[in-house]
Amino acid sequence: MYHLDNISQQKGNTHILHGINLTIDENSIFAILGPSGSGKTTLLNILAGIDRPTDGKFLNEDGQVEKGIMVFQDYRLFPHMTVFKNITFGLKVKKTNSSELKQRAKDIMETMGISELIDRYPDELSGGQQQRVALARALILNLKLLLMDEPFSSLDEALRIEMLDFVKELQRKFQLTIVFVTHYKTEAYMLSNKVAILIDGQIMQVDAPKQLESNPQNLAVARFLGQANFIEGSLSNNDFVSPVYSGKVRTVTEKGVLYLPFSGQLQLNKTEYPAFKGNILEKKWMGSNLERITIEIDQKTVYCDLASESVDENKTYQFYFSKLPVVF
Ligand SMILES: Nc1ncnc2c1ncn2[C@@H]1O[C@H](COP(=O)(O)OP(=O)(O)OP(=O)(O)O)[C@@H](O)[C@H]1O
Repeated sequence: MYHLDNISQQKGNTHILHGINLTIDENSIFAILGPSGSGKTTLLNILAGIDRPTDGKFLNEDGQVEKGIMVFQDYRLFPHMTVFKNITFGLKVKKTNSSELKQRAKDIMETMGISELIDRYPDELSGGQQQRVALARALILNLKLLLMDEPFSSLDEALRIEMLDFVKELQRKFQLTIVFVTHYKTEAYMLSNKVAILIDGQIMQVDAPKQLESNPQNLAVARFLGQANFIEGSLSNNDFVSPVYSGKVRTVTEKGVLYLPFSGQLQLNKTEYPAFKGNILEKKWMGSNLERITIEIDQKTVYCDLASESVDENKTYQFYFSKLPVVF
């Protein structure tokens, strides 16, 4: 296990990170997910030893200070060096003998599927190929902890999916611990089964993706994850009053904002529950078998994802809440 022990970072008068505590399992992929400017790169730079924290430590299981090797968003290959020279640069610095260096380069290039690119320069490579070279350059050093800063953000959708699968395969093959940061939640969910949410330099929640979506800890997490309606209302005891919903709620905090996710909460046509009327204003196909429905409920517009063809536009239906809603 790796431990981020109370890591804080301040630059000038700006407090960027506030006492970050995290435990990261070895041989796993751990995602740090947060909006732009939340401190993700700052944190990763500390884990890589590129930057020193104002306070706190990054420790391994034995309590020793740890640092990982970083793969950057823009790959940072040396432009004047061939793929071979880029990949073997670290071994050269370590004065590894030439036959071992060649053998390790051959092995890692085969693993990464880039053997035929050996003599090319970075500007002769596609984004995906550059990323493979950047990964090879890190993995050839036999380090166990790999840090990745927004690794897939510049790739197109198809290549991104391919690289996600490839990185998963690499993780298993080399039993790596990968910590990667992203602002793109689907990427975090697809790659990792444990995700930490970083907002304004603070870890707000650490959970499995499904838990995050169904049980965000606070309004900041819920708003960042998106895909939900947020409806103002007022609370007295456990009764909530708002245009869309009035009644019992699960209260997490007392600000009085109803959290109504687009999926899983509003259900159609079950008359055994207390129901309310909604007028379908619009529906948009979302891919797969889903439509995003715009509903008017008591003069308030809300969105809801339903199976395709469940409702028609300009008609009124009965809805109900499938579970007690959360109010933040
Ligand atoms: N040297 C610095 N001095 C002052 N403020 C800084 C410094 N470096 C970063 N910051 C600020 O710290 C905050 C976090 O920056 P950081 O780059 O870590 O965020 P991020 O989550 O990686 O953002 P992005 O996803 O946009 O890359 C930002 O508001 C940034 O302006």
